[in-house]
Amino acid sequence: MAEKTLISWIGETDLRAAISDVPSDAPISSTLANFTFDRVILLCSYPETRSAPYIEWLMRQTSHTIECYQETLVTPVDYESIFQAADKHLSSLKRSNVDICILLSPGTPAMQSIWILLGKAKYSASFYRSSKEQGAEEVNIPFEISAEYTPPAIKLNSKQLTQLSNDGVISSAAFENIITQNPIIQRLKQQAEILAKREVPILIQGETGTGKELFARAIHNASSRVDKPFIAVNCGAFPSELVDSILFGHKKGAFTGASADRQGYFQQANGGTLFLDEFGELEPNVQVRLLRVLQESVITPVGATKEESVDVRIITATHRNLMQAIHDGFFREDLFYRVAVGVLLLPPLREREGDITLLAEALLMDMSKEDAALVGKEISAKAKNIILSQQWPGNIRELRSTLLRASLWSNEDAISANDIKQALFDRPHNNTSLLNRDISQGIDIQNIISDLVRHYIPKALAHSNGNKSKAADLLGLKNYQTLTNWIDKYDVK
Ligand SMILES: Nc1ncnc2c1ncn2[C@@H]1O[C@H](COP(=O)(O)OP(=O)(O)OP(=O)(O)O)[C@@H](O)[C@H]1O
Repeated sequence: MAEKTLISWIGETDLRAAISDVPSDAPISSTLANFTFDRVILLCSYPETRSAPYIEWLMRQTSHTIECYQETLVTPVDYESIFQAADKHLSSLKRSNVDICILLSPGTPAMQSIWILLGKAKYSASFYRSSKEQGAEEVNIPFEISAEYTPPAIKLNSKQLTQLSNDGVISSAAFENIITQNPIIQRLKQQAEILAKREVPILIQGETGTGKELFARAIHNASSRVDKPFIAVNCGAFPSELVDSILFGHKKGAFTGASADRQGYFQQANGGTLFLDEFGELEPNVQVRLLRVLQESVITPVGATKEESVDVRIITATHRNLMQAIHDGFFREDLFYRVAVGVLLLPPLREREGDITLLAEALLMDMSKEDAALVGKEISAKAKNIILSQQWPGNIRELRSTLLRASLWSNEDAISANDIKQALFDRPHNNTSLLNRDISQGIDIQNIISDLVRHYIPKALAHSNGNKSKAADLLGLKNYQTLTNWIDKYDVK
């Protein structure tokens, strides 16, 4: 088992505990009394004249060996210098391959924010906190930290956040606009960058609006084909009788209405990249023709007698599970293996721990470039919590349009919880959405219960023509008084 190392700032309460000699009140001493660590590292921004007697006192309270480092900060709330100091120590711990345990409680809120951001985004640390009321405890902090928990965190803009969480592995500017602090997406960006340099076909799978085209463009821009065209095509939108002409072009007179030679997407993308979105929707006969193009790099325009060579890199994308489509007989296995060499599976937004609020801020900032009314607009902490509680089946596109709608009614500096609520479309609930929520993102069980109650009580009342006793009976409630209580409690309309 790796060694457990606790790291913490020394806070005012700790220093005072030493003077008044009440160890249980102070976060560091009470954490050391309740948990065992192999190493304890304390960072101190107070003068040594204060820290030295404290360390002496602390050593008397515990059998742990304490290492203390003086860190000079511009101020105890200056993100930049706190970040530098914290990152320096955490990266050296990471090199020595220990389990990093961060004690959050001591220090300023800015220090806590940096701990959480670095501990979650970069160093996979576990977190501890200690308070007079609760004592010392290990805490599980979901990445989507409720904004109230660390108020200063919301002051960090998305660029700073991304900077914090990026390990600097991505070198190509082409990937800069894929905003994320989620380890899975970061890894996918790294893989995409590797694929960009190779000439292999790529298949990107993900729900709608998860960024498939964004990735495809970034790969093209990071590849040696960057100066040649990137052509994006939606295969789901082809009228089946025109597919050949659309993809491979046609000669004048090839069919009624073909009044001139016309290039298809393959010719237009020659030398560059052809992005075939909704690839899983292609008809089987088109799949056969595509397979041939991919195998032989030649196309035959409709009405032509000669083949033409094309040099096109293919990136395909689909929301479908193609293995299932192959199994069900809708998709050719040979074509699948042709295109699925480099495979990127993009997770939906609801599974991208850490990305939702980051993206919301970035999208708002982006929209403000086109809409002066949005300049400087922020998202309130409560609004962020509502955003976090949603499923976002339409992914980033849906998040963007909801923010835009919310901002229309917002006349404050920050978009409020109410603005967001009004902008959200009521989605019909079904059992799946009620029972299949992603618990790792945190759920609001009260809300789920309220939704159920507000859904069924009006139905029961309608069914019993407003007779509350009958409605209560239908709902399995004791009597009409219980029903009345529920109606009040859950504000049933
Ligand atoms: N990580 C991200 N950072 C910033 N913007 C993103 C990110 N992912 C997606 N977007 C934005 O979300 C929108 C939808 O992305 P994109 O069109 O790439 O999704 P898609 O998966 O190709 O969707 P579809 O399958 O519906 O075509 C775009 O405006 C894109 O710029």
